[in-house]
Amino acid sequence: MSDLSRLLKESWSIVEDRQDKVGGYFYARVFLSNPQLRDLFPVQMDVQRTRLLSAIVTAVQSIEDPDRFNEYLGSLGRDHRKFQVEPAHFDGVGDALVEALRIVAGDQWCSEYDQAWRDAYQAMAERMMAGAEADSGNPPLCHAEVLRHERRSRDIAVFTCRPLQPLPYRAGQYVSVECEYQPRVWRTYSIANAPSDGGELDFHVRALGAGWVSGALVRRIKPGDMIRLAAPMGTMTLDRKSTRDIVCVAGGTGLAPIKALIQELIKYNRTRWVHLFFGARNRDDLYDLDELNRLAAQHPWLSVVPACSEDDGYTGEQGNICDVVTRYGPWREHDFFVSGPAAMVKTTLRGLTELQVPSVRVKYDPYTR
Ligand SMILES: NC(=O)C1=CN([C@@H]2O[C@H](COP(=O)(O)OP(=O)(O)OC[C@H]3O[C@@H](n4cnc5c(N)ncnc54)[C@H](O)[C@@H]3O)[C@@H](O)[C@H]2O)C=CC1
Repeated sequence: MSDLSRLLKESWSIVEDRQDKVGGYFYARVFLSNPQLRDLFPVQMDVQRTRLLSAIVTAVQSIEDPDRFNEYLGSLGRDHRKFQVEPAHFDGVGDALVEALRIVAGDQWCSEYDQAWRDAYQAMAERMMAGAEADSGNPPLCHAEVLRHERRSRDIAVFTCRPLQPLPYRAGQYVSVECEYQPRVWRTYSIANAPSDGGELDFHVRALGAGWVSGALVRRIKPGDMIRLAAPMGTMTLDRKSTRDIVCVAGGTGLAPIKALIQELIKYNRTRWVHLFFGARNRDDLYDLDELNRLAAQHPWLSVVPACSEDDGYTGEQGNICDVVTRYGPWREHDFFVSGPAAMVKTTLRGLTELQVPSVRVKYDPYTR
């Protein structure tokens, strides 16, 4: 581990338990020096704070893997164009971050940590600005009209929209979404279909407790409404050069990007077996199973194994989807795509390590919806 990475991890561990405080100080300081930025952010900042901190943690964890680091921060820079962020805004933000960390860490902070975070922030800001610059030929966000909206269960909806201008993306990527019912509150969702000539985009959304955007996308939006989408992000895409068979592991609406990958494979795949494991709590939450079974009937290379983790009456596979995948192994020669709740992704990655699947063959995205 490099010195920089060690110092970042060591200092982060001091404030980790109080990271909401770091987020609070950080934004207070940023808005004090740049009051005009306040209008771009939602009134309620709690989720935004969590997302900032997740982004910092992801960046710090990937700092020793230049490809991942560059790709992640480049995407974040493209995505932040929706906030009309200018290069000048980056200047004071680094100071605000270091100050927030220093205040929360108190006596345990030292000048070495200060320098490490300044260096890391500089690298992060450069990658974000480069990502934004490379995307400057595209509009920072696009408007899209909702065409269809279908409630698939009490909490889950599948809807389709059409952007007013083309939105180039790759199957497996995700975008930030804002709707008129929750202005300035952006949440990321995966595009659930492969790019198509008509440019339509599908989304799968589950409304969860206080998830305002998800709630509005499930219960309020209707055909004719407009939503806004920012630049596509994410690396969970297909490697066309690989000839290995594929295992897809989807938990709940984490199925969305996997469905897009399968649709992409339908365009060209003749030789790779694709095993899809789709886990949900109960039968109602297997919200796309009919469509998946239809695809499997049409394409002999595709198999679908559904499983329920909290439905004793279900006659198919029982248990967390990670355990079901393990039961069907070994999978040493396969490429993996994993998507779903963070805890499910983590457990699946651990299970695959135990099955000796090399980590380079496992794709997943840091997901902070
Ligand atoms: N909507 C979208 O576009 C996307 C959503 N996601 C994420 O997918 C998740 C979907 O949530 P829900 O549909 O509510 O899923 P859920 O909470 O109902 O879980 C679905 C399945 O995942 C597994 N699972 C859940 N928690 C687990 C744990 N602690 N350990 C092991 N396995 C576990 C189980 O098999 C469970 O049946 C959200 O966290 C969302 O952030 C990920 C990618 C795209």
